[in-house]
Amino acid sequence: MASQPSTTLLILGASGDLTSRLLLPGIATLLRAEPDRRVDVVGADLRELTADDWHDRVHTALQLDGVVGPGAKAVLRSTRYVAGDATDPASLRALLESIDCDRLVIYFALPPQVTEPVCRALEQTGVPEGTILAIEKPFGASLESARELNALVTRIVPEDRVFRIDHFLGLHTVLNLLGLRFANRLLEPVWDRDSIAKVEVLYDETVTLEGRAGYYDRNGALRDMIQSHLLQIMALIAIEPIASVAARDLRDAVGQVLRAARVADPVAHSRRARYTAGSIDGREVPDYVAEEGVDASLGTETLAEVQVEVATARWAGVPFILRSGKSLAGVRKRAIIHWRPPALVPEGFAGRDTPDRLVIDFKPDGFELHITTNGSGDPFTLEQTVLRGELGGGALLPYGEVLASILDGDPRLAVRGDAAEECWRIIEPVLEAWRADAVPMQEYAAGSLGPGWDTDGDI
Ligand SMILES: O=P(O)(O)OC[C@H]1O[C@@H](O)[C@H](O)[C@@H](O)[C@@H]1O
Repeated sequence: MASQPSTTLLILGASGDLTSRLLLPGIATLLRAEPDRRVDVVGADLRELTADDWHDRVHTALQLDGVVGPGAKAVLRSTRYVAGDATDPASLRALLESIDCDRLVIYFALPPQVTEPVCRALEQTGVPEGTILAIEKPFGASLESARELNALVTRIVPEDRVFRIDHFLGLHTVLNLLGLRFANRLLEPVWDRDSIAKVEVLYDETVTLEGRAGYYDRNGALRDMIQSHLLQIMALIAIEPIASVAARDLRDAVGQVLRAARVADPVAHSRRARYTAGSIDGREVPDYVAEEGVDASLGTETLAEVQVEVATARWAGVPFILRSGKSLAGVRKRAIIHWRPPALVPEGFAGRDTPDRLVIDFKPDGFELHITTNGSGDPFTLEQTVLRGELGGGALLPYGEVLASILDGDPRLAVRGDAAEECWRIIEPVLEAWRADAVPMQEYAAGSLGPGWDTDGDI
């Protein structure tokens, strides 16, 4: 029997937080769901780690529910750690030459500013045929730098082997946006400007800076969340019907939406804000600018909101509101589709006639359909009824899902180069308006709902 091709996952930045917090647990869920999958893991970073330190880290992460399955045991037997500088071609060449496998995946779990120097080193060393590059967000720091980075990475490997990571594309409910819409007769016919008044994509977090000033303070909520994640979700909501969910069809459709998207009035249609001291669930939170490592002069926002238009026949005139903030009162990670009111509610009905809406929760996975029904008392008094459903979460963590597609060489869950550039193109006018101080920096107390939230309390 032919043996499986051997795959090595080389993690650059292996001693960092992303590797222990997200990548290794992602691999753990993958190996639990697919115990026969074989992958060798090589960790590399500048820092000197002993073989035992590395082994302990991997072991801790792979020990799901206290159990280490056969795939995980194989990883533990073969894994090794190499200290070295991946921006130095000589050191990188030695590292690459020490790996013998059929397929190599090089995962950039690195600070964004190191991505380009490592790519330059890889351009010099060359990579084995078939190598996949998996690159963490943010991809570039502007439209121009994203273009340059795209040109650079595609000199190393072809586009279909560049996996720009967006772990949101591994969230089950994000993928369910497609199933819900395209596999039900009920929704697709009312998924356009004639029926939909507004779409919101919200990602409210209670987490604060969590010691990530080095990265976050240079990026802020607009780049960290809207440019990197929420525009992708918006595109999946807005895509035209697709013939298949194969990588090419899906990514073509996403690209089409992003190309048509823009923030028409960056001043009137954007908001930025920063949290001040407050408390969340009894936990005291300091002012953002008093957090360790924050440079107040950078003027970084911890909450961003933009209104995007998608200039297609399907969506013209429908606002897509994207909003995300840290240190807020509660977790709300959801998309909300607001339908228009019916053309006419028959005379004689009384009561609440709030338009219908579909709330799709990304975490935990679920949905709510808010529809108007005859009331429980007087049958001619209308009220809102909420139909709730749980959506099957996957066996894999989002990083497990994304890693599975990388290891299988299927770029469906990765961001294509043109889409990465479009996301920068969409937000650049907003960044420019903010740099010119045309949009005031608002403040909100940690633990509050955040500025401008005119909720009636029920979404
Ligand atoms: O909800 P999740 O999966 O933790 O994703 C949110 C996180 O996504 C990351 O990409 C951002 O850098 C973080 O700032 C954010 O907190």
